[in-house]
Amino acid sequence: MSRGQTPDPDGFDSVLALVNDASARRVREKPAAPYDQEADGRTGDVRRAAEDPRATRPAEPRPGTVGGPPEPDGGLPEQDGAPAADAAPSRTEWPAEYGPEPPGPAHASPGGTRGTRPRRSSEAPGSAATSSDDAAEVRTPADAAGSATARATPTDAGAAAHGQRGARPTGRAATGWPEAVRVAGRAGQAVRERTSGVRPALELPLAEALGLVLARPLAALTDLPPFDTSAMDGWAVAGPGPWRVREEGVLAGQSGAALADGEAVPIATGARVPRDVTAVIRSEHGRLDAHGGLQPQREVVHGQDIRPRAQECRTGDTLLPAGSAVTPAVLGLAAAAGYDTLAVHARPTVDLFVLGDELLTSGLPQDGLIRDALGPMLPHWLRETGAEVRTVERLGDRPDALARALAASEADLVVTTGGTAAGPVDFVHPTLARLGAELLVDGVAVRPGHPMLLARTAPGQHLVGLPGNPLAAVCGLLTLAVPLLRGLAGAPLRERPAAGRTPGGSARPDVYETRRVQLSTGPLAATAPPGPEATTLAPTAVLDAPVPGHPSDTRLVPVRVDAGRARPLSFSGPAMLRGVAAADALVVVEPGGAHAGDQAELLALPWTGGGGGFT
Ligand SMILES: Nc1nc2c(c(=O)[nH]1)N[C@H]1C(S)=C(S)[C@@H](COP(=O)(O)OP(=O)(O)OC[C@H]3O[C@@H](n4cnc5c(N)ncnc54)[C@H](O)[C@@H]3O)O[C@H]1N2
Ligand code: MOO
Repeated sequence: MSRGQTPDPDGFDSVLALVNDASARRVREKPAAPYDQEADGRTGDVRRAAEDPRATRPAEPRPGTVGGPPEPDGGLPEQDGAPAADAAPSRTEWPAEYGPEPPGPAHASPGGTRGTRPRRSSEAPGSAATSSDDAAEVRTPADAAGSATARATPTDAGAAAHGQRGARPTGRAATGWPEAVRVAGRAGQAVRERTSGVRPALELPLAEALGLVLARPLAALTDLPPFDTSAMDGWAVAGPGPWRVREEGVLAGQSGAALADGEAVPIATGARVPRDVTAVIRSEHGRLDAHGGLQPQREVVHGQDIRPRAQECRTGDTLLPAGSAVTPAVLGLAAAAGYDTLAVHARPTVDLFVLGDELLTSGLPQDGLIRDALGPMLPHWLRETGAEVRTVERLGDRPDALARALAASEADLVVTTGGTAAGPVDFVHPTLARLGAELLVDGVAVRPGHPMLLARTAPGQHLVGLPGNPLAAVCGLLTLAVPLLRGLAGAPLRERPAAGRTPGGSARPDVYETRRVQLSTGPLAATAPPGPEATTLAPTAVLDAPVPGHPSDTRLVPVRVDAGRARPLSFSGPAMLRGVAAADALVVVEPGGAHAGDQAELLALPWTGGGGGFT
């Protein structure tokens, strides 16, 4: 059998057909309900009873939980002081393991607002989401698309330190979420390209290359299999039977002499098939007669149970493109293909500075102090993403300490937590200004996490400022730090679906249709089949429930993913980690919201094995 005779050796085409078929039968459910107020910790909407006669008052919900009132610092433009408990949706069955139920189809408003366009300040006061904050925060896609850089001036930063609500230190519009992801990824790529001369690829023994990124394509150093191989234990036969059986068998690692027609030789799985063998007969499919002759028990097909040389690859074939993550499977493949060492990019280095005087490192929260949730979380998350975390320091609220730490850092990436907003001790902007850093992204149109920032602090060095609210920090990590690290590490940047918003801004399911192929290899499969270029497709899943959108900003919502379906989780407010701790991914909800049944992009978490990191 020659290479390529098997039409669909791994069943990929047939699985794809099944997936397409299932997808075609997908039942479209009700659209998302309006995004009226952000109830911190809810994934769904809060509507006023007057707008939705089905709304009922829940039994004493806690603030920040499903059905509870929004926290006062939800940070969203729609807050208008309306008591959110009035707007709580009615209840349906919900698995207890998910915590309180996020609104599903039953809670959708009659009309739905999929495609809600950003509201403008000129719209009637008193409409569902108009407030002075709203007007201040509404941004058009054109505004938000800007990736212009700005030098952080002391004056700009001073404005931030004086804390006008919603004011951006530079007076610039927030960068749109997709653009922010791109800017961060390209910033990392640019550093790697510029420094490739001074930081050449490492040539490491296989075991030391695990978790790094291939600097060169993995080209086969041998045919695989390197010779015709028996796929089964049994007899190698030549010509038609019955056959005279030679006494001396062939084991794996041995070579037997050529067979003449009518001869057979016992053979083991993996043994090199002697010359002129026409088939292998499995031991259970043949019988030795009284004279030592071999009788077939069923029809023998030419070439059966022989793995022909180069069935998997020929010498020189590209097995994986540069930029692929070195996983345990890649180590196995590289070894099989003849490699002792691999050319890989070094891990990007990270220094992490945790800001905030209110943070305790042990014990129970007390006297207004809280536990630091980011120090214990981020170093491991960054490592799982592929970075080498060199320093983790808690700097309190001491601007000088931050300035000194930044000046001393030699890491590729500095990550700070907290201090990005406009409070009295939010000094990240002023410190960057003091150091003459260049702001590449200064606020992102995403919820949670909008004060996040990306700056170039020195040639070849960047800083990602994560907001202090823990889920906002996670969103900043996934929006800015992970793409930057991917770029630095030489991993391919994620590709999003090319185009496609409804006029109101909501994701169109048809835009994602080309991504259905990904479901064929699992709900979180992220890496495209190997080709000449490494590409990483954004994984997607079908939403189980509508997710109300922010009028102008992207939302990132923790979800559980099962069999390609994403179920939004409760407790997904900016200050909460309860949702994300139970999640497989964050779902990207375009401005305007998403329907149940929509195919939506996922940001996988590194430990789900779905492409959150470089893998
Ligand atoms: N006037 C305005 N205030 C705020 C705005 C705004 O636009 N105007 N945005 C809000 C949003 S949205 C966010 S998010 C936060 C971001 O604040 P900072 O990055 O300055 O962070 P902090 O003020 O330092 O902390 C916010 C919050 O998070 C807690 N925190 C901080 N670090 C940790 C940690 N390591 N572990 C656990 N919790 C942490 C901190 O105690 C605060 O409760 O700003 C809003 N305000
Ligand atoms: O509330 Mo803030 O959106 O960034 O977490």
